[in-house]
Amino acid sequence: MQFKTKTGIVVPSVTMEQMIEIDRIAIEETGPNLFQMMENAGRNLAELSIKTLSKSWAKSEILILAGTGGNGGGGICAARHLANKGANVKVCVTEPEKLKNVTAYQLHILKSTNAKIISIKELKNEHPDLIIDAIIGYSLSGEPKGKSLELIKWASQQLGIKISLDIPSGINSTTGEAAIHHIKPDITMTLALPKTGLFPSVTGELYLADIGIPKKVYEKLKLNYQSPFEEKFYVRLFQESNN
Ligand SMILES: NC(=O)C1=CN([C@@H]2O[C@H](COP(=O)(O)OP(=O)(O)OC[C@H]3O[C@@H](n4cnc5c(N)ncnc54)[C@H](O)[C@@H]3O)[C@@H](O)[C@H]2O)[C@H](O)CC1
Ligand SMILES: [K+]
Repeated sequence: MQFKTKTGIVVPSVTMEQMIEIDRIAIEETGPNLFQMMENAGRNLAELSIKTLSKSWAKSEILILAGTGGNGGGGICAARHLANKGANVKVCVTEPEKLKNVTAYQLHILKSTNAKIISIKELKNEHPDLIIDAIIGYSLSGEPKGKSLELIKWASQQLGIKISLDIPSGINSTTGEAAIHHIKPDITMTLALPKTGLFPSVTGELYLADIGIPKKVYEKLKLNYQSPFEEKFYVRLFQESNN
């Protein structure tokens, strides 16, 4: 499968292992660091959320479902940007006491906004217009279980628009294999490069977000990369089968 922009730029896709290596090079050698990449991810996700809700965004109910890792951090960052603009934002975290430090810092910043942090048991009272799936990204390991599974199941029964960050939770980013319980998003915003498992059947509309990684990092992995973003910071991607 090939990933192309509207203007025909072909974007290389990567497996989870390759994405982890790109992350490592950026974090350990070239930059940007994890905080900076996550901020770019969350900012782009906030902008796409507003675009998706169009003129009713300021009155819409937006609910972010966040895991404890980098995916959750990107979702919480988007929540802060939306709350800073006066949007009606609620955040539900799987295990607030187990947040990775960069994700915990995003939650710390969120607490200075009017965003409401709700518990899993309070979800039953919620009927959001937009649900952001920031539960699990490319580090899915095995069938979703525990609190992540509870959030995935709840979201699957909701009527609101669903946007998944990076990878729909429960989908294997390399193979596209779907766990028994997984998020079926209307839209997916994947980060930096598309992952090989992001088939149209799992992503809904696919967007690629620029999180600030220099081209040299991709060249270290021998990827044939030309920036697909032009003057923008996120672009629509179209998936075309090779044959
Ligand atoms: N350069 C980039 O692409 C960047 C990506 N970012 C985001 O970070 C995630 C990867 O973050 P990581 O901390 O490695 O893990 P995840 O957040 O994907 O997942 C951990 C999260 O998921 C839960 N979980 C995993 N498997 C299961 C399971 N079987 N059952 C239940 N729960 C599960 C786990 O408990 C954690 O809560 C990437 O996708 C991007 O979104 C960075 O933000 C910036 C750079
Ligand atoms: K996700």
